[in-house]
Amino acid sequence: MSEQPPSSPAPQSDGPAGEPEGRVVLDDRDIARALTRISHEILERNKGAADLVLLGIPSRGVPLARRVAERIAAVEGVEVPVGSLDITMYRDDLRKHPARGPQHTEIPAGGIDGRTVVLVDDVLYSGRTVRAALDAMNDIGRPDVVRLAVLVDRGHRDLPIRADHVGKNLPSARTERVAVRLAELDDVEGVWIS
Ligand SMILES: O=P(O)(O)OC[C@H]1O[C@H](OP(=O)(O)OP(=O)(O)O)[C@H](O)[C@@H]1O
Ligand SMILES: O=c1cc[nH]c(=O)[nH]1
Repeated sequence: MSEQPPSSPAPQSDGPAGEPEGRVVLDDRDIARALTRISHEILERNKGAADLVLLGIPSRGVPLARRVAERIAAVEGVEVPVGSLDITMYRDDLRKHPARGPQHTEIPAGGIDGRTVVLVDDVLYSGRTVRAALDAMNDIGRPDVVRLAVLVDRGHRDLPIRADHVGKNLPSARTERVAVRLAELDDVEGVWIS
């Protein structure tokens, strides 16, 4: 029998979220260190910041992408374009996913054609969000290279998708919930598992 798809989290409101239940796996300083490392990894892999574009997947991938861009600017002195990519209508599990209005897609002025696009998200789980992001990008342009950076990889992939840059590999049970909170959007900052 085939495995069940991951269970859907409860519908989310768009307002700031408070502290989740469970055990803290990353605090604000851990997140800062992980993003600093990821930023250096991206620069090493790309041999600098040339042609880079960071696209955050809403909601929390967007502030994470901005934080990476800030770090790259500090290290390299280059302003990397940052955008956001709404994947809502490209999901293949829309019926199971909590109803949520479309989010914001904002492609930087230079576009993504011929660029190295780094998709940024908070959690990588089944891989269906990233698959949807690849489809969404296909309607926008044709990057030379697409890479993936995530704050947390919790495993349990349904699809052959992997991250190039990972803040923390977090072994988890399918029944567990990983919750990310970021100061830009929420009342607290950290990663919790429950
Ligand atoms: O690999 P997957 O199984 O697709 O899961 C990962 C996605 O799930 C979460 O998004 P969610 O839809 O919960 O919304 P959020 O971005 O507002 O947290 C998370 O932010 C990732 O985008
Ligand atoms: O536990 C999970 C699963 C998917 N997305 C999350 O943010 N957390």
